[in-house]
Amino acid sequence: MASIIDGVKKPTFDASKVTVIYVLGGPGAGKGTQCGRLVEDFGFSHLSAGDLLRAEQNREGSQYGNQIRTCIREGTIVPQEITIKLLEMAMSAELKTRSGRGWTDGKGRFLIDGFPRKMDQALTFEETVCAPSQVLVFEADEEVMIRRILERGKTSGREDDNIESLKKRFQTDKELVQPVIKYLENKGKVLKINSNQSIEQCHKEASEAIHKVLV
Ligand SMILES: Nc1ncnc2c1ncn2[C@@H]1O[C@H](COP(=O)(O)OP(=O)(O)OP(=O)(O)O)[C@@H](O)[C@H]1O
Ligand SMILES: O=c1ccn([C@@H]2O[C@H](COP(=O)(O)O)[C@@H](O)[C@H]2O)c(=O)[nH]1
Repeated sequence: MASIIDGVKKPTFDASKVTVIYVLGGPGAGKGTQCGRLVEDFGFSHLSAGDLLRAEQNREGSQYGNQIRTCIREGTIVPQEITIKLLEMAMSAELKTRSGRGWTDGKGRFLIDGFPRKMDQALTFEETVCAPSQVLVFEADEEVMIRRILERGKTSGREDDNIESLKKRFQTDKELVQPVIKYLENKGKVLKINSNQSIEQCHKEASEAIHKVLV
């Protein structure tokens, strides 16, 4: 059976026709929550790398299902080829089906949530897809993130919303994600937002930053 990472090596869309904003932050920092709000404000397409991986994990016939499941449970990073291909496919599909609706400047607007989480992903996406226009990083204290994730875990059904997985996710964040944030910071693209604050306050700060990029 053909694999999702076979075939097309380059995206099927023109990178100059898209605006990409990365949304980063530890587990439970509030990335998904804030992306939901920004979708309402600016008509973004919200692509969560974690959601795309969970969908691929559950897709019948996926040859990556077990590998993805193990990585998610262990808080490790799925090989970049899989995640980037899923993102490219989702972007292409969105560009075809939306064909500009809600994108006032005619460019596809994407919030890419929870990606890149490792340097190889950051470099490959930049080379083969496009560079981000802006990077929002939501920062919360570990105890705040633990409280939020354990609360979410009561109903989320996520295999990694438990304290054992969470400790591993924090470790991955320190070892792999923080160097990516440093790299993006050196490019002057990072805005850090204190996400110990209320959802409203985080949204206000994120929204102001996005305004500057889109106007
Ligand atoms: N600023 C906030 N104040 C209080 N609760 C929040 C805040 N932001 C998010 N939450 C809650 O915390 C939980 C985790 O938020 P969310 O799913 O947005 O985090 P995330 O960063 O996307 O996490 P993950 O990477 O694990 O998917 C949710 O139940 C959400 O309602
Ligand atoms: O680029 C990525 C993004 C995510 N993962 C894996 O998915 C889980 C869950 O991600 P959330 O953003 O919290 O939904 C993450 O811990 C990784 O195991 C990945 O491998 N690569």
